Amino acid sequence: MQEFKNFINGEYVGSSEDRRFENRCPVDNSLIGYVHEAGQREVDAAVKAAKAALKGPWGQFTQAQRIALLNRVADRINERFEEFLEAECRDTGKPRSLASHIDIPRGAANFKAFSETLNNQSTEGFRLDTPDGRGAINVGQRTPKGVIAVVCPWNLPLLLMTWKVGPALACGNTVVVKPSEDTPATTTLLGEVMNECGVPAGVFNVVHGFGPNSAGEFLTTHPLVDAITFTGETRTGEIIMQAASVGLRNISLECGGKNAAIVFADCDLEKAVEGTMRSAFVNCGQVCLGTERVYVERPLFERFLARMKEEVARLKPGRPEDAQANFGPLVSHQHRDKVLSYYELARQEGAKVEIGGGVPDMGEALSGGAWIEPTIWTGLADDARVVREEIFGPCCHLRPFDSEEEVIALANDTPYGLAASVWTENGSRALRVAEQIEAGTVWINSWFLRDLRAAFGGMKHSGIGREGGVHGLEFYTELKNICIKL
Ligand SMILES: NC(=O)c1ccc[n+]([C@@H]2O[C@H](COP(=O)([O-])OP(=O)(O)OC[C@H]3O[C@@H](n4cnc5c(N)ncnc54)[C@H](O)[C@@H]3O)[C@@H](O)[C@H]2O)c1
Ligand SMILES: O=C/C=C/C=C(\O)C(=O)O
Repeated sequence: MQEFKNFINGEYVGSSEDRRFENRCPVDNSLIGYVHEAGQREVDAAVKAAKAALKGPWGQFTQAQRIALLNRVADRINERFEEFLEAECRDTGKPRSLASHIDIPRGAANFKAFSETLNNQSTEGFRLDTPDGRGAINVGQRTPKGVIAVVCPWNLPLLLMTWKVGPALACGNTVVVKPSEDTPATTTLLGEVMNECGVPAGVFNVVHGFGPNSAGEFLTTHPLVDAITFTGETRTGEIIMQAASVGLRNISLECGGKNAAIVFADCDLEKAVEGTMRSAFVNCGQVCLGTERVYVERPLFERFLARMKEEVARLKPGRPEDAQANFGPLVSHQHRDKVLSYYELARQEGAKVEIGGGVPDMGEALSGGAWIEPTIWTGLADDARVVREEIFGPCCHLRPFDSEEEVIALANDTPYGLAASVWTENGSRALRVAEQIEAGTVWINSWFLRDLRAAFGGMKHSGIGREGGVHGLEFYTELKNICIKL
């Protein structure tokens, strides 16, 4: 039975209050092990270790030395690829075929993605004319922000954690990570890799627990935390933003979405079906960038719906190690109850269930898992809660539209603004529509094609700030101006 302990100042630490909670596999509800909940004592120790590490050897590392060390961390994750893969799939239930192509490779790559940016990014400089004619030179200097609190969700545990830890450490900060209570394994394992690679103690710390009145709240309210980066639900982001306001700590918030796919009649039908299938059902629909609203130009609507139903019927649920499986369970029974409540709400709101809508019979061995049927609805009103609220499951609503103006208004009629996809072979229309969509990322004839240098983040209720490329620099460093009188 595994023990998931906190990782503080380079050592694994059990909970002093002996507050352990179960970690169960959503495939069959089997017990994976016990997670050691960090109390205020453990969180305080982790933050103070991170603070102290800034003044230790880590504070003397040059940028080149930090980058070399983080590249080593990435390489070590890849050397221990199978362990990370096994841990992630046990925690989440996702197919190995998915985690081996997305979660683990990106979990490592995120430590390298930022190196090029840091090496090639100049800081500003200005020459100022002065009355005495001798002038002055202004030089920008970037310094680490300090101790960064990193609060993560359960859907892509390793990827979304290192997407923050990578640039944070590359910029010379130290971190205290609070992984989701549902998925502690890969973040815990990363502590071993940090030690193996010689990352100084206190640079990378992990505290386990929940949100309110637990590690999440203790961490985000700790006065020695200099900035907070959070990925999770919008309502949680609002709470964390309030915590960050005490002491004016900067925040980076990557929150919820209710993303639209816009399918024009002139699209490449099979490309649009393949991309929309992935965006709606990959990771059992538990992707913030995923599609839950599909708008199809009327002449194509019936054909597109028929093709989507065919492909949904082909999805193969099964254990992560089942090479034929391409569809896993939801992350927990608690989350499945939430998604099933929307399946029931859809019926009450008058949806036609085109396919799915319930719980599959997975047989005796898997009957304890958080399995759910991939589902397509049609016929709902635009103001239906199922069309407006984030469900975060394997489900989407298809609706026909008749004009470009109409579909842009429909797509933007949401409090969220995270992502969208546009499918058409008419390039100028694709760009024209993309420019009008209120979302941080718009894909044209693609989905989840990620350039790690590009700005990444949400508008409106989907978040604050941008991560990726130079945008991470703004959050993970302080920019100082030094004025030199000549
Ligand atoms: N925009 C993005 O990039 C992105 C990526 C992945 C997931 N998400 C969003 O995350 C959500 C699903 O993840 P989730 O259910 O883990 O989200 P969540 O908000 O319930 O939890 C996220 C993390 O916050 C912690 N937390 C909860 N309450 C807290 C509090 N009061 N103070 C401090 N920490 C607290 C949790 O323990 C967890 O570690 C969805 O809404 C999804 O859209 C967004
Ligand atoms: O569920 C949300 C997925 C977010 C993905 C990223 O943050 C990324 O690809 O960097």
